[in-house]
Amino acid sequence: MAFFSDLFANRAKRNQDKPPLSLKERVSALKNLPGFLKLIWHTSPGMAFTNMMLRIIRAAIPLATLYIGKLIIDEVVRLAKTPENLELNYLFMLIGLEFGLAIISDLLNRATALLDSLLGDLFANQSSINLMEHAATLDLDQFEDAAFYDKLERARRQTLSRTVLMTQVLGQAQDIITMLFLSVGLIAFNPWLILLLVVAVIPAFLGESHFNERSYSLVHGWTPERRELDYLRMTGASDDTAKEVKIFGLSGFLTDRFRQLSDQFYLANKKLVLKRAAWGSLFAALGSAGYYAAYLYIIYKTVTGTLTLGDLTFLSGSFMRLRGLLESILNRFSSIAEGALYLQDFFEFFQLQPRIKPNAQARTFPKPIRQGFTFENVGFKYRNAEKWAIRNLNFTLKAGEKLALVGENGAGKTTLVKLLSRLYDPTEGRILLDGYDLKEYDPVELRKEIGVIFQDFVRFQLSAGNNIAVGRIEEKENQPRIETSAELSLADSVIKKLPEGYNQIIGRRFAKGVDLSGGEWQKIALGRAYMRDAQLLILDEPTAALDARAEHEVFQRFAELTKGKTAVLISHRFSTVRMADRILVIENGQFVEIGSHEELLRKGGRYAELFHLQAAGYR
Ligand SMILES: Nc1ncnc2c1ncn2[C@@H]1O[C@H](COP(=O)(O)OP(=O)(O)OP(=O)(O)O)[C@@H](O)[C@H]1O
Repeated sequence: MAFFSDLFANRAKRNQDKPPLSLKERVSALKNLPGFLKLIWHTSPGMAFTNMMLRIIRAAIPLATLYIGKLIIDEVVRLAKTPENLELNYLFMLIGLEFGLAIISDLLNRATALLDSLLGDLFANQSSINLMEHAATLDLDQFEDAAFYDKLERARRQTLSRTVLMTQVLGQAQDIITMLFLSVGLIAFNPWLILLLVVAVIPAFLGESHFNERSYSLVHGWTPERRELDYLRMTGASDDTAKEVKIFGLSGFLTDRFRQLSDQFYLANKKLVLKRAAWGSLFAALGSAGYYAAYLYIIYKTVTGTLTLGDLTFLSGSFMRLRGLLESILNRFSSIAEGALYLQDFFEFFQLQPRIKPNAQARTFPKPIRQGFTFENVGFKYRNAEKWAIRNLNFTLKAGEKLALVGENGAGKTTLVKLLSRLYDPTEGRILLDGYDLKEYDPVELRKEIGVIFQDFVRFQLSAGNNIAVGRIEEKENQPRIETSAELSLADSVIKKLPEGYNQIIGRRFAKGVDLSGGEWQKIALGRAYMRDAQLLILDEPTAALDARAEHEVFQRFAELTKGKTAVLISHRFSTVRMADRILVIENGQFVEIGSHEELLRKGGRYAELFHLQAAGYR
């Protein structure tokens, strides 16, 4: 509890400390709009162009309608003065014209709303694709950074909500053009009225833009907590967690934390919206005062005979429309500026660059690998970690060799594998492949030549066949290859039992999904290793979940799987480990010893000690 209250105290302090953004900063966020409009344009040039054209036509309609209204009233007044000579054709034509405009205006509104929604959907889909594509280029350690995750989260939210911004920007352009049309009429009568209008609306605009900024700061400052809220919501109600949430009775713990966080956010937000509503009402009253001042003036001019009744309706109508337009343009301006601030998050995510990039000028990857991989004084520290995960590591993984890695939990075995596959680069030292730094090769090429089955392999909620095919996704249609891989990894016996065989969706997420046991999943994942046509095969705890018979069978086939290949095997089971040509023992990220099973046993060092410890357990 003390932890939570400290957390809240710090957060409250941080939010208060965050200075409001200046008008300049807000305006400068607008620089993101051209890039945004370009993205929309590229989504569908045809739809974007049609949308803009229709909006321009729509923008001219209010002025035309008001002017026809004026002509109608003047005509009515004229006809009322001479009832004995009623000539109604002109009046009917005017009314027909106004009716036509009303119909066209409605049609145009519907057409633009339709185009907005279609274009918005396409844009949201395209942004999601861009987001996934860009995320795929980034380094693994970027994903392990909390600040990165916040950025990703904000960008992800933007992909959907930015369609609102698109409608706002287009609506803004339309209203500005409408306003220009109307202003021409009003300026012709009295330019000061326009000034009065602007002065009346400015306080509302400043107030709105201030509160928009505060609400952006609030949401931005609360990103980690909102992420936690999402996490809690998911953990409290998802198929993956339901089992342990029930067994350990965690529901109360999770909902308490959720309640605490969501209440805090609710209160902070409530304070802001209340303030906003109070100031907003005051500013709106000022706007009305401006309008009535102008209205009085126009009425005075009409009563004194300077203006006709038609002029009165035209001008007061224009003034009223202009006031509404100006207010909504200015308000919308500040929410567009706010949207542009969010856009900043979106673009910032796309500006993130990986350190490990594809390299077109890279050294040709050796086929076959001749010497192997040499670790030269390799050290690695995880981002934000104090401790070295690996340090001073020197050894060679020879071409064609089967090397086992042995070490206690947290010794650095998986880290070593991630360095080999360049998911990370060493913090110090280097890894050579056939005498050249791994960085000189193209990482994409390198990964094509490496097949890794991680201990925490992904249980894709796809069909059983696709779950094996992910080992070499280009071959997903190659059914014979998938089936051979399944036979070799023992997955075929699992798949045969599934109602829809290779087409059966596995996992619980989708309606038709059938879940598998831990060992059955592992057989499927192992099938990926057989799918892959790689020179270096890395299996991280490949048989941990298998029963004794399955493990025995898998290892009978291991020689076949790794024939002509270099292989790294991580295992805590010595029955597995002893099959390797050599065994590398690491402890706290440091080299301890290397040698064959027999050599290390004879040596009587750390390996021998661990081996006898496990053997004793079986006696
Ligand atoms: N993403 C990460 N960020 C920070 N530290 C990490 C990360 N992954 C691992 N570590 C730390 O690095 C050290 C080595 O971890 P590693 O996963 O390589 O161990 P391991 O030998 O594979 O362990 P195990 O046998 O339990 O799988 C551990 O101290 C671990 O806490």
